[in-house]
This record gives sequence, structure tokens and C-alpha cells, in this order.
Amino acid sequence: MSTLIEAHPTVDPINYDDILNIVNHVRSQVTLTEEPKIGIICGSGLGDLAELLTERQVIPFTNIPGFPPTNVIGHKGNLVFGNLMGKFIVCLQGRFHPYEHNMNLALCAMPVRMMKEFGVRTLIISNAAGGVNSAFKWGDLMLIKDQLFLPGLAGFSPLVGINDPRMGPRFVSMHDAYDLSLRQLAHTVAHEQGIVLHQGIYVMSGGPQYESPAEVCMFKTVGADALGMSTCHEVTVARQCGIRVLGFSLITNIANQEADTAVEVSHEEVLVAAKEASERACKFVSGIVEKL
Ligand SMILES: O=P(O)(O)O[C@@H]1C[C@H](O)[C@@H](CO)O1
Ligand code: HPA
Repeated sequence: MSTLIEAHPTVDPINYDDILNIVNHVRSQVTLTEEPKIGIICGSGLGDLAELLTERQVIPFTNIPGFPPTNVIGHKGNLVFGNLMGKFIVCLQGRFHPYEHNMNLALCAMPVRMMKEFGVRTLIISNAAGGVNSAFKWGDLMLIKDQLFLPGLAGFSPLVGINDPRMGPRFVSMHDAYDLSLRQLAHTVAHEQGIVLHQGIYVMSGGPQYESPAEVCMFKTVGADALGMSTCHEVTVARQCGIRVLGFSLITNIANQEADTAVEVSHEEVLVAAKEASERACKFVSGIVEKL
């Protein structure tokens, strides 16, 4: 199976040497005096966090070979190194959504493999999601306890294809995907900051269409709490390469379950809600980084 990237026909996201070459190319554009032990993937609403870093070194995705363009409004498209709460970190300001890139999940998760090479041991990942759990309100935060990775279950795992053992094991356990001790830490921070922090199961669909009411009901029946179109491919790769993960969703809309009283959801609504939750989410993540 070829996973070569159309725009960069010499880069293969499942080729370990290609990943190393890209990492070295990035290294040549920055001055790294230490390894970033913490990585952050900023989903919708968390992008401003990358602006809070001090001594920032910013590399636009367009300067990174093998990186496709990010087309989703609300995602800036920068790799940012810098300090947050006294810790040196690397931040992905924007991400690749599989629906933008022909469901090439290995490509979309490639930044996680790069983070591992930079030295990342802990990854904080966020997303915008539609709430299914009836206790959730617009603007709430939900810690991800577990995931339903629909593209992965359907054969679109980022781990499909030849597995170079330098990437990690062929078969990866997802039983402890969202680290328990990190979740406990997140609850402590939320409590200190007076933030509502639910916990639940995140579903990743292929998108880009939002779910129909019948699909929302189906997901609710199987235990879903929040619905989105990202994150699970990144978490899967992180677990393969031994990075521990903390994930959370900004609940930007309430997923409608009744066709007769249809409630439209739009990307604009998602962005407005994500922007509203941004300050709270940035403070939450900063509080977690401080305690890591
Ligand atoms: O990167 P995220 O997951 O925050 O992106 C949001 C959620 C959906 O993927 C997409 C459509 O609203 O944008
Ligand atoms: N469904 C899927 N993805 C989303 C949603 C939703 O309701 N809201 C934000 N991203």
C-alpha cells in the first residue's frame, strides 16, 4: 500500500527514515537547547495557547517538507517551540484532519511521530466536539476517558501498512490510551480553577459531514458522550510510540437527536463556541503543564 504524499512524492509518513529527515529539516530551522518533553496539539479553540509561549520559535507548516496545507478555518498551521509555565514545549498550532487528506491517517498523525523524535513524552490533545451526553452544556470541557475510533475500526488506522519496529510495536494496546494519572491531575486543576470538567467517551467519525440525528442516537446508545472528527488517529500513534496522552474536548454544540426538530450545526457555530471557551481552555492547559 502506498502512503506517499501527493505534494511531496518522496515523503512517506510510514517510513521512519523519512520522519527523521523531516525532523532534521525542522531542527535546522530552530535552536533547540533542550528537548521538549511536552507536546500539545491545539484543536479548535486552543490555538491561542501557542501565542502564550515565550521565546517562541515558529515554523509554518509550509516550511516543513511532507506537511500538506491545513485548509480548515480556525487552524493556523504552525509548529511552535517555546516556554509555557517554565517548561519547554512543542505545540502544533492546527492539525491535519483525515477528511482533508483523502483519509491518509498516517499522514495526518505524522506530527506525533515527529514529536516523539524531538523528545516528547507527554502529549496534550484537544478538539471541538458535539455533546451527546445530556448533562453537557455549550462551552463545557470534557476530559476524554476513552475513544470510539470509527475510521480505525473500518481499516483506516494510521498503523495500517508496513510497520517499521523503530516506530513502535506492530500491535498496540489501547486499553490505557488516556492516562489515568494525567486525568486525575486534570481534575485537580479544573477543581482549582473552578472549571466544569466532565469526563466521557469521544467518537471520531470520518466527517466532514456532521452526524444525522439517527447517527447521534446510535452513538449515544453505544455509550458516546462527544462527537468529533479528529484526535483518535493521533492518540493511536502516540500510544504506539510510548507517549502518554491527555485529551479533552470543548463542547461547541449539542448534537441533535430528533429529526422532526432539526437543529442545524455549522462550522461557524463550532468556531464561535470554541473561541468563547478559548481563554478557559488555555488557562486549563497551562495549569496542567505547570504541574507536569
Ligand atoms: O481539530 P478539531 O477536531 O477541533 O476540528 C473541528 C471539529 C471538526 O473536526 C471540524 C468541524 O467542526 O473542526
Ligand atoms: N459532530 C462532529 N464533529 C464535531 C461536532 C459534531 O457535532 N462539533 C464539532 N465537531
